[in-house]
Amino acid sequence: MRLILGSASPRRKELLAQIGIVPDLILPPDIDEEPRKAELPRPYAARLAREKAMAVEAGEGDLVLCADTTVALGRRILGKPSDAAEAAAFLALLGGRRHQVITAVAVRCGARIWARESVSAVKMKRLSDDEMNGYLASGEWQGKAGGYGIQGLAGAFLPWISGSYSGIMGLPLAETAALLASAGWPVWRQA
Ligand SMILES: Cc1cn([C@H]2C[C@H](O)[C@@H](COP(=O)(O)OP(=O)(O)OP(=O)(O)O)O2)c(=O)[nH]c1=O
Repeated sequence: MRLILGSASPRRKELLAQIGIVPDLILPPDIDEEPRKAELPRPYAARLAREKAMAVEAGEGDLVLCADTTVALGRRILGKPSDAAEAAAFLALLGGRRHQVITAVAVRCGARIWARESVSAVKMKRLSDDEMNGYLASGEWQGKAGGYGIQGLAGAFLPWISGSYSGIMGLPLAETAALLASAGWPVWRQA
């Protein structure tokens, strides 16, 4: 049995390594991440994680692990900003409020799928001009849902979270370990 991490995200590989899991193969999925009309954030994240898991080619008996992280402001989905202006707009929306970060995880073996979502609440301070400009100049907003990464400079903007730190970063480790174990992966035997 091989474990395939279906992800281009370096965070997901690092987080898996944190719990002693090294995938046999990394194959980034290529799917359309456009939300459907009126789609809500949690079902959207869950759908994307499953679609990613279906999109990654695997042999019989292989496990495919995929995830999707979505930042939600109420019913609104904030994806990965396409440029610095969009990142600035997202950070302005998030500042001074609480938002949710949903990471859906899907593990597939053949036609069977095991899936779970982790939902966290995050409070971001309202950013001053210096903070906003400094953060945008760092480039850390690139490739991150909502335009920030808790694990980097943006940690300075987040006084409070409730939920899963690893989930906010992109792969909730407790849920992921449980899903892999359900799917038959020897999570602890290899530790
Ligand atoms: C909110 C937040 C998101 N992120 C990242 C995690 C994800 O990589 C990214 C959300 O995009 P995703 O679409 O979930 O993942 P991805 O495109 O990076 O990789 P792949 O689909 O190939 O697995 O945002 C952080 O690193 N820190 C954070 O605090």
